[in-house]
Amino acid sequence: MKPIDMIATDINCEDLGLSRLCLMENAGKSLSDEVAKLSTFTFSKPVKIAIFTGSGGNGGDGFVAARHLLNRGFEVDIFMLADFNNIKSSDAKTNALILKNMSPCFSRLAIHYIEDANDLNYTEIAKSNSFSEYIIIDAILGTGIKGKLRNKIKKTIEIINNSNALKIAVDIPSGMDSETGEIHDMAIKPNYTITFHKIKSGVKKAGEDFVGGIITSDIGIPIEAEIFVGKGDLQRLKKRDENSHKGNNGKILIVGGNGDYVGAPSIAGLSALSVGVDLVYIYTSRVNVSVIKSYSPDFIVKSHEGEYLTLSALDDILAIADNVDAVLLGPGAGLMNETGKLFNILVSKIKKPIVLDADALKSVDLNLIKNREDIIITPHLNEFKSFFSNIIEDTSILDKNLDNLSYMEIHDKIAIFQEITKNIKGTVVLKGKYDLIFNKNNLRINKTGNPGMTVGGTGDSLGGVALALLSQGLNTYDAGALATYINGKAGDFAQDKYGNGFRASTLSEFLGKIIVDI
Ligand SMILES: NC(=O)C1=CN([C@@H]2O[C@H](COP(=O)(O)OP(=O)(O)OC[C@H]3O[C@@H](n4cnc5c(N)ncnc54)[C@H](O)[C@@H]3O)[C@@H](O)[C@H]2O)[C@@H](O)CC1
Ligand SMILES: [K+]
Repeated sequence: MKPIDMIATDINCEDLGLSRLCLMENAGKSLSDEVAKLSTFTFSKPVKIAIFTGSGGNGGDGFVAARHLLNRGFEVDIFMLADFNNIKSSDAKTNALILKNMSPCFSRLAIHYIEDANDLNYTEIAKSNSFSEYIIIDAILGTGIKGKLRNKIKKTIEIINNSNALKIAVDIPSGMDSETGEIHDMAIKPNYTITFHKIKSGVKKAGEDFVGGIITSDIGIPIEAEIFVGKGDLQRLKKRDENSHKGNNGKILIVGGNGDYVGAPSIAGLSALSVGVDLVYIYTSRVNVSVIKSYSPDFIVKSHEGEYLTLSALDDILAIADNVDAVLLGPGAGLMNETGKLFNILVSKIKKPIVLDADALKSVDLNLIKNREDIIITPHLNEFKSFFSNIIEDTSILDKNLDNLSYMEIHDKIAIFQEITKNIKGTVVLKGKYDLIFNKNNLRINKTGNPGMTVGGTGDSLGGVALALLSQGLNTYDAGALATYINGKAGDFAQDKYGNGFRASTLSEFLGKIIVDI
């Protein structure tokens, strides 16, 4: 797993009611089981254990493991590189305080706070001859490592690496980039790395010389925590850079609207704005301009003569598309065949990420988009069937909703969807009671939202949110999954406030709040 996927999954467990404290307990327990096994294989007599802890969850695993190793009769020394007040992870702090509360201490536990790494030189650990009786557990840094190592950690890593104790890294060797496996400064060179749930991409890429033997321990995370989109996925959003200026946080173009449907592009635009994009261009037909402008002074509305979009708009649209980060085609565009021709040319010529929604889905030829990775299509079930009509034989099982299916039938149904969508490289967001987000052989399911969202326009809002996330740098899979979660959550807040009578245009009221709550 990529670390960001693990971080999101950890947090999404809470949506299932599985606390991260419980995960940490499982991680620390399995860590102590593996250490005990390794100690019996490696040493003839009971050894001492030195656990080096950092300020995050990785350290937390070390505190939990200490407790379990004590119960196995080991003598445990904990070397805290961050003291109690500097522990940032609340779960880690809970477990550090448990050890602190075990005083007067009857267990064979000693806790040392390492103010300065040179303090280590005065501990037994640093004397060259005493290493052989030690196992050193590296619980300093895990998936949360960012930027350059601080000096104290670097010095500690050096001392640990120079020892010939049996060295065990928790989750990831500290100092190693958890995604790429690169070592920017220096890293622990362990004999073993004990990782949780699934091996992290960095550990896998680094190779045995840098991570030693790999042991993967289960910590009770159900597969549904990986599949269901949840608040943990908000961690995928780019943090807004303080000194960013106008345009850095996304410029988008929405092409849609016609004489009858003016609301759709506006709802998409309002939702995109409330997810935080900087500039919203809306290209529509001339009759709509004043109405769309009336929805929001933030919209930059461009248009051409006529009641609906025609090929005469092509050059203008391409010119604007060159200046934005992502384009949404379709909301409220209508089904005139000249509009359809325009969309087919636009998907062929626009080289920016595209969200294809609503009426554009009904007119664009699948073959024109199937090789684009940078495209999200957002059909509901009927649009899905017609878009893939020449691939789908039997559509009956597609109609059954997941609630009434056994897990075997769910796998069969998902397999059919994936059989169909493996024909395109982009991401499919299949809207429904449970939104299904497909990308090649990956699958996410979004459970937020409610029946109140059948009101017209919620799909336009979803398109605008997905467009905004694309413009802010998310890939189509993450943007598609996160957009369904955020849009559905906004619908849940709207239902709380307005009951089932809420309108799609009110979703934008709630979207910003969800983003800022990260
Ligand atoms: N409760 C949970 O969420 C669980 C987390 N797990 C453990 O927790 C780890 C993730 O925890 P966190 O996200 O808190 O992060 P980490 O514990 O990996 O480290 C982040 C901490 O180190 C500090 N830090 C980051 N980069 C640094 C640098 N370059 N120099 C010095 N200090 C630096 C940060 O201030 C932060 O407090 C996983 O690797 C795993 O070991 C597992 O126990 C599974 C359950
Ligand atoms: K570590």
